[in-house]
Amino acid sequence: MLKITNLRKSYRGGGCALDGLSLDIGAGMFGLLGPNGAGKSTLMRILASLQLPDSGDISFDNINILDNPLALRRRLGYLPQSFGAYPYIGCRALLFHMARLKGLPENRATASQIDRLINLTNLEAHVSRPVTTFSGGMRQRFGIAQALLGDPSLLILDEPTAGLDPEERLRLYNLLSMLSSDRVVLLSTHIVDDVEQLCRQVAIMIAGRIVTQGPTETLVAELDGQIWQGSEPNAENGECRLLSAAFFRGSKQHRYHSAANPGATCASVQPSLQDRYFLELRRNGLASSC
Ligand SMILES: Nc1ncnc2c1ncn2[C@@H]1O[C@H](COP(=O)(O)OP(=O)(O)OP(=O)(O)O)[C@@H](O)[C@H]1O
Repeated sequence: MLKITNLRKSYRGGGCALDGLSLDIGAGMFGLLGPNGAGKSTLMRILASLQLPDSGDISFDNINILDNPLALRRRLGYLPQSFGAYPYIGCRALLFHMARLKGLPENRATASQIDRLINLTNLEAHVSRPVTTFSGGMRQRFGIAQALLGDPSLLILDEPTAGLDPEERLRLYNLLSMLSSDRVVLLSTHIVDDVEQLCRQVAIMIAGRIVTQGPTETLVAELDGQIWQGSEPNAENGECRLLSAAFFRGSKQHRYHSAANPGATCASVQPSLQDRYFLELRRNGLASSC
């Protein structure tokens, strides 16, 4: 449905944000995972037709997005990494305003759509409160509600769970998985747990390129029998890479990628998407974040 071909974007005075990126994305929830500066937000903004690439092609359901951004916008919902809101307008009134900006007719159908979205995002108790007074989680739920105006078939979410507490995160997970059944949902994040819990398909992006992609289950299963964990550090070599050294319940655990057991204190453990992500970072010359 969404086809991205050889996309390039450089910023003046900055480096290359997208370096010939190509992706094919079907219906359902697709996770785009990458470290800070990988180019995820640049890609999201280009897909949302807010920014132009230097070269490349993008089509959605055979609409060329770059030639025909208005046709896309009618079918697009976008939740940016951060967004502003008017300070004195209540949540429901702001949704009406945004519906108008999105070109929805001012009629009863739009009003009942807005009420449905308020209900879906659990904001009924706050319809008159300005969004600027919302907590982080409520704000993100409002962001999802505005993105869903017009029932878009392409939903682009840039770091939707950043800063949320575990309960709000779970609430958002449930909402997102419900929404992904009949549309393309592209979730961009550096939070591996979000992708592992929500997305059947994932791509890992580093320095403006996709370094691997496929079903989440397959990317993880490819590491079966190759992940080892131990409390003592072991020497790295060409065969053995340290993926992470992180505390778990107060004790430090080292996780390695290796074809054979890297040390006497290590045991074979189930691989996770985080292991795959850290391995791709290491393979591409980046240290893991812990
Ligand atoms: N307006 C800009 N001007 C110059 N360079 C920019 C601009 N926006 C982004 N960049 C650079 O492009 C690269 C990709 O940035 P981008 O924000 O797209 O990455 P990201 O993966 O979304 O990062 P993060 O997870 O930190 O938001 C970075 O090197 C960044 O410094």
